[in-house]
Amino acid sequence: MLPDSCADPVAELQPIAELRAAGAVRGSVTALAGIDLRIAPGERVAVIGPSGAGKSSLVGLLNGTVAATSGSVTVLGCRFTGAPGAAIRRAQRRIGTVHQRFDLVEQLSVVHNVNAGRLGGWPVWKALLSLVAPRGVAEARAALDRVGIGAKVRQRAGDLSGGEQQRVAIARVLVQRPLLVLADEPVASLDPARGREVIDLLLELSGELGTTLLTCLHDVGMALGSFERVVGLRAGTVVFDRPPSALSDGDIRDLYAFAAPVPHP
Ligand SMILES: Nc1ncnc2c1ncn2[C@@H]1O[C@H](COP(=O)(O)OP(=O)(O)OP(=O)(O)O)[C@@H](O)[C@H]1O
Repeated sequence: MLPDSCADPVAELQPIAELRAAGAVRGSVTALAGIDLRIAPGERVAVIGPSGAGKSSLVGLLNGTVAATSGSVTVLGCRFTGAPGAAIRRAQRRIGTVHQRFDLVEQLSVVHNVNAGRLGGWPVWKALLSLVAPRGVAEARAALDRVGIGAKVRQRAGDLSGGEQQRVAIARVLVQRPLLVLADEPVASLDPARGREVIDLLLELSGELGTTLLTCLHDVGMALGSFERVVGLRAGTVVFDRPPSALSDGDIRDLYAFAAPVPHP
């Protein structure tokens, strides 16, 4: 059971994340409702579902950028619901998020972009100094080596290919030394071969570092073929949460059958 406190996060927390009857109303839409989800350390979970099902909102609940409007969200031992901002930020330092559009500052060098992953843990003077003379170059280079683009450390991020930019984004997460990695459609902007490589890399890193991984995917084949647990979201609710071997073609068909967004009462 998670402690209801926001002490420094530790890897062996059981579970890493727990949502209880969690909901999120965004604008006039109920993006998520009554979500119950427990994620254990080291698990690799794929989240699938049609557009608008609430996948990104779920990632937002888990990294603390979307506030639950009902129920509770506890991640890395911090109950986000009602926790002070400083406590949430402490947990967020160990939660790495990879986005579809990479979110790099294209005008800055690769090393600056990777270092952005550590800004939350650095004092302001170090972060500012790093804009002039990059700090932590060795660690950034090691992370870039690990994702296969160590030679690009001084290059302008905007000059890299899409696949390379996503690797920079993953390196940025690595220097955070994350306990939980969230990837929101990380391959949606890439061709199928580059997308496959990025998913393989995320899975490899999670195995190597023992990091928990939750990835939202539009590619159902990739989710069923590579992850040991698949959560199906539809109209803001969990429709199934099972290993791929326990999912039928009918389950997948039903998940993607037309669903209108749920208006907020
Ligand atoms: N910032 C926001 N303001 C208002 N409504 C929002 C906001 N973000 C998401 N929504 C709505 O919440 C619902 C769930 O959106 P969400 O982006 O979580 O779904 P998704 O499954 O990630 O979709 P996609 O696969 O298209 O990215 C949608 O109806 C969306 O329009």
